[in-house]
Amino acid sequence: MKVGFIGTGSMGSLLIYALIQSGALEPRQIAASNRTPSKVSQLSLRYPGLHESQSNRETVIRSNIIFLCVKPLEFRHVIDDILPVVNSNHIIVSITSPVQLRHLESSLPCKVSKVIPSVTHQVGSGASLFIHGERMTAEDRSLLEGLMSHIGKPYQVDEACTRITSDFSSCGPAFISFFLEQWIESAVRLTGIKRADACALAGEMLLGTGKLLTEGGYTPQELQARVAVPGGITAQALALLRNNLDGVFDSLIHTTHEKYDEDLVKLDEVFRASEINRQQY
Ligand SMILES: NC(=O)C1=CN([C@@H]2O[C@H](COP(=O)(O)OP(=O)(O)OC[C@H]3O[C@@H](n4cnc5c(N)ncnc54)[C@H](OP(=O)(O)O)[C@@H]3O)[C@@H](O)[C@H]2O)C=CC1
Ligand SMILES: O=C(O)[C@@H]1CCC=N1
Repeated sequence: MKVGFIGTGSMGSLLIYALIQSGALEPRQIAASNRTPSKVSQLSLRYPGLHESQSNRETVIRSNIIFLCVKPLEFRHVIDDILPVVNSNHIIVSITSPVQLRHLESSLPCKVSKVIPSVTHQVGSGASLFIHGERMTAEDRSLLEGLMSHIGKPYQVDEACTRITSDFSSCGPAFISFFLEQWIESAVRLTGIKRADACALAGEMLLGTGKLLTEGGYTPQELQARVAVPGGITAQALALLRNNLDGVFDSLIHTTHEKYDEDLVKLDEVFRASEINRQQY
């Protein structure tokens, strides 16, 4: 299997790192290209054998599976660029949520899937979300899921649920880290605890909580009930959180969905505009 990456920014380079580190891929199985070539040069120095492509087309020509790791509004440009060298056997994967399967299937003559990864794959953890296109055979699906299963847990989701599922698996690490940052800063300011100690304790706590929710059979409600003895300290603090955060998560979901919808409108325009004279595959 040969795997290509177009875009080696934050997520492209993280996926390359995680897939090599986990043993899923050897560097010689990878080809990569990036708008700013020096980012790929650095990767090829770090992972001898990784092929530093001189163009996005070269990445496609050398690969069976190609991950497009660019931002949503850069997709159209990348697709127009690689189109002449894409054939029906290629599997092209979008890692970004607002680009729809219909955008990809109408503009590419190959198999397509969406795989929304998570920063948690850097440590071989977290969920990756799969939305397969119709041209993906059962074998193609298990090839792609098998690859990603080395660095996270594959979950199949409906395209209509892409945003909310990505909110948890991909945006979630940032949301929870925001919560922890605020808590840690207050702790340092009010109690004098060392920031490093508070960070370490918070991380261990989050890891253990995650295990209780995934392996321990707890729901979030059950965990709260288990810790918060009636009339105790935790129960009092939970009551405060309940009052102060009332409505916050509804607003959070509205915010992520509004931004997604904005991107989707722009993508519909961009894909429609340049498809007027193009054959539909
Ligand atoms: N960060 C995260 O946790 C997650 C991100 N994603 C998605 O991944 C996508 C990429 O995000 P992220 O990696 O953070 O963004 P970055 O900006 O870090 O990376 C994007 C990369 O794409 C490159 N690029 C842009 N245009 C082209 C082109 N025409 N040809 C080749 N390379 C190009 C850029 O090159 P240059 O060096 O010139 O800027 C840059 O290195 C986003 O759509 C995001 O939604 C999905 C899940 C999680
Ligand atoms: O495309 C997305 O929505 C992902 C989730 C986190 C960042 N980008």
